Amino acid sequence: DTRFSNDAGRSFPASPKIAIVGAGVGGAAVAYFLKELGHNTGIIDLYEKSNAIGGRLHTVDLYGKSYETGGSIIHPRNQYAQNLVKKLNLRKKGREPSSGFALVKDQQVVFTTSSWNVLTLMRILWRYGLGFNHLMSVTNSLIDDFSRIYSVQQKRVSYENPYELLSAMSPSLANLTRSTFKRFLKELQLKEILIEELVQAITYVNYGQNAGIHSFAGSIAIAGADDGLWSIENGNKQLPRALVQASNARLLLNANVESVTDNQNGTYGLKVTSDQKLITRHYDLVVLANPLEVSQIEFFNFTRLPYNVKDRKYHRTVATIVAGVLRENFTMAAEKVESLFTCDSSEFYTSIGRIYPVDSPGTIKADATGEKQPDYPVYKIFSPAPLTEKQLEIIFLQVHLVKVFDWKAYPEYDRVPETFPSFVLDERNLLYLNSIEWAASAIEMSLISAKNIALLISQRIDGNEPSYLSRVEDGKLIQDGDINKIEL
Ligand SMILES: CC(C)=CCC/C(C)=C/CC/C(C)=C/CSC[C@H](N)C(=O)O
Repeated sequence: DTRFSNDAGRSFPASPKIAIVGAGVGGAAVAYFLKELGHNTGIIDLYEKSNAIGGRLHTVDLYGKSYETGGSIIHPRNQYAQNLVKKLNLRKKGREPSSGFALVKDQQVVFTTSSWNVLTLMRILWRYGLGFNHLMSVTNSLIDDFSRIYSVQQKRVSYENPYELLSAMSPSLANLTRSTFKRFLKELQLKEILIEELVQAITYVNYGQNAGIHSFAGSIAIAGADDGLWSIENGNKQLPRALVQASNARLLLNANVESVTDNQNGTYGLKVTSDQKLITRHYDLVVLANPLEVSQIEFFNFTRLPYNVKDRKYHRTVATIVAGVLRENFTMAAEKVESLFTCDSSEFYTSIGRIYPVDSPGTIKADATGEKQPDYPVYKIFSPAPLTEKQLEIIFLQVHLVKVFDWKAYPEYDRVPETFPSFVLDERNLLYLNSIEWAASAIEMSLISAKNIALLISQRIDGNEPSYLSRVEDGKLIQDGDINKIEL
């Protein structure tokens, strides 16, 4: 097999040395899926520059209780997350008290849910017509298409580009990355007011951006407002932790990969700083499981630069976690709503929402010393920039504790039509997990990408030619397969 031979003519080893850079959910899942696919041999080094597993799945402690600060929700139809939680003996977090929301436009509350579901439904119908129901049912049938990926991957089919992977779900789903969500919604004949208020509040809270994002990311954001969303007991970061533990990977924390060099002999050299020492290690295959736009890894000696990050940006979202007392005009006490969303880009916040500890729903009880603390509710405020003291004062009557997380959280989805970096950056063995994020960033998207990367590696180890259902050649999508015809 020459396809996976290197320039020096050496074929890909049966027990390769593999480096995975980034111990977020994606990197951890690559190591896990490799073992699940039966590749127990070789060395897998998992590099993480911080001191913990999890990446953008992260919690913060306030008065001895932990709160989710990064990726916080999973959809009930996300099959990988559902199955992994079962296999790894993790638990779903118990349901929180159901809480409604109010929507703010031009500093006025224009819509509130009610504790009576019927009343909420009537308010939606009154202001937005039947469009929201229609949008949710369209979203559900998009999820039907999306779910085809599970049987495709079960049959060990892999893809070199996210567009090809989306096309295997359905060509129309892939096409959603080629037009704006606004246009898609207009074609569904949704009312302008529904798009500008409710839909835009949802795209803001999930991706910090307006309905000008591409329709695939927009649809995923809408799925992120569905019923039955869930999270993992003790924090979503339990998933990458358990994945690493169940894998064969050797975890290297506080190890910052500074550069990757093409050794021109079929291997790659990684320069890593660890304990203030610079070391170089060599691998047959490298998986980059960190957004390159954020990690700023350098590349040397490649015939062509693997990926130009200059024209792409990650969106800044600041999560401010506050234990305190809201001012009356932010409480909406009459309606018992606990979240406030805005559809205005001019507002200094995008959402203010009551949050509960990751262990069990409830209020703050005691700090680490066991001392009883006052039961201050805890809120998460998302904003495009750090909040000033004055802005906090606008929202809160009393502020007891504040913790701030400044994330480069997800890509800017305003590049329409979107183009995708390849999963195979150098046409050889330098693989990139986060290219999927340019379709949409969500826990399940990382798991699907991780499975695809593990399948690409598996193919190299087994010396098989790639099996396609769809591929892009000269910018054109070629559909040339039927999943049912592919044999194991
Ligand atoms: C094709 C469609 C509409 C859905 C596919 C299923 C899927 C991947 C659903 C995920 C929905 C979801 C949990 C969205 C959250 S967006 C990012 C968010 N802010 C987060 O906390 O991760």
